[in-house]
Amino acid sequence: CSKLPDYIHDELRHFITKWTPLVAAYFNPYVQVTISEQSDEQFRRNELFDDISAYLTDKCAGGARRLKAELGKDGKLPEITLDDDVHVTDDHQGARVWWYASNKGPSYRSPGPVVSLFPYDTEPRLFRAVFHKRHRRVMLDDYLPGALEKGRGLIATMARERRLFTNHRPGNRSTWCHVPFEHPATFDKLAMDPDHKKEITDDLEAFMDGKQYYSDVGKAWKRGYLLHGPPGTGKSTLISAMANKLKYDVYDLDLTSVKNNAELRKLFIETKGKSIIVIEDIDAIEVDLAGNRKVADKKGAGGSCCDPLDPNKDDGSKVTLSGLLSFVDGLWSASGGERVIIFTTNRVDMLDPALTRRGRMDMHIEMSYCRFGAFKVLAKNYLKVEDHDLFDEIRQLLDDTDTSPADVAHNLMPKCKKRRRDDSDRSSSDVARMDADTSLAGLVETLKKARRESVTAPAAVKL
Ligand SMILES: Nc1ncnc2c1ncn2[C@@H]1O[C@H](COP(=O)(O)OP(=O)(O)OP(=O)(O)O)[C@@H](O)[C@H]1O
Repeated sequence: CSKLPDYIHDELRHFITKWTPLVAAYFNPYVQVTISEQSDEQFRRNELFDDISAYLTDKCAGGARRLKAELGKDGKLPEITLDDDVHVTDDHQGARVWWYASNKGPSYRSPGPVVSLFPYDTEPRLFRAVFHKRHRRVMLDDYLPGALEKGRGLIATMARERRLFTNHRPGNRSTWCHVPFEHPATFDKLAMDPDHKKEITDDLEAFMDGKQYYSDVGKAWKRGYLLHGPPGTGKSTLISAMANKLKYDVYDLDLTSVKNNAELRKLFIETKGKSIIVIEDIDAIEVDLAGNRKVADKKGAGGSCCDPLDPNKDDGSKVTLSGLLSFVDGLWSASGGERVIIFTTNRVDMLDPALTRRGRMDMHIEMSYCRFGAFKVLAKNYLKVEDHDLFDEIRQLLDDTDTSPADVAHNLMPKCKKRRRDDSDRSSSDVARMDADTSLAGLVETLKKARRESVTAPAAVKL
């Protein structure tokens, strides 16, 4: 062999390099199907990954040697799923399939005939099915679609724990992390004008049932709400009530830790459907049409040195108004569907008109100071009282002062009172009535004080 001329060596090496994998593939009797967590479309999470995960956990967890336990939805019973890097087997019509769950992307591609639904080299987690090639048809046409469908059904029927996401930057990469969403706010408990409340709930219901309508009129299935009003008027509480009504996840987007438009787009695309995306205190960030942004005076004049919105940085390192708008109603906004986008602000007049114009934010909701209708809801929530001798006086005082529902609620909270000795002889309803009397009398005093002070300082007075 060493006597062969160099050019024959080269030819031989070329031949071996080219044909060995193909020959190996030809003789490899197994087929692999890879389902990665990351879809082939950039950024988008692959929903098949969740489907197959649910299916395998349900079907095969009993036979797996390594399982993972996480706290369940009720906070008590653990939720058991397959651990990463684990093998399980499944049988279908006499054919066997070996499933492999991995938390790392494949370091090399098998030379075998790989059918990869989502062929990524660097996906973080994947499931891989391996089966004999003589079962190829039954596996691809029958087993896999059936397994995915069962998994999807399982996810749908599981009482899905809803989540509250927020974005953060571990290292140089912006990503979402989450905790269970457990805010108990509901529309029943929300103190606001009943007609106004009904308008909002009707709008949400129309949105929920509007899939066909949105498709018929050629609009993306999403809705934008701008919540504005003074501090403590219930903007955050309303968002929680909306999330509970819609049964959606909430993504609380902190714009100040988003580096640029590309990162904003990535975060947006990583959100799932049936979600509310919230940007709170949008007025705290000044946005102008030229794309220059800085943190407004409210958060420190001119922004800090590590502010990712620093206007001195070049365009590639900023979130611009146009970036924000494409997130709200541009081409990108349509991806995923069934999304609600909410901006909140205490100073609607400070916002760029491009951001607030009708059509962009479908509904502007003003959260206002506490008037008598809203007060009655709070009195019922906090004191279980629907009528009282002091109500007329309170109605008048609420009309005369600009008091936020948060301040009224604070006055209605049970104070840490030392029970009198003779309380033990009274029924619980008598004690509750006395507590209500005390709280309402305290509220009257506080409102009177606020009215006196408002004469000298006409602006809203904090109690
Ligand atoms: N309309 C309301 N109905 C019921 N509770 C309310 C209402 N407004 C305020 N509260 C009570 O006051 C607290 C503060 O309200 P919330 O955080 O929702 O106000 P906000 O308008 O979002 O305030 P900020 O603008 O300062 O963020 C809530 O925890 C809630 O208990």
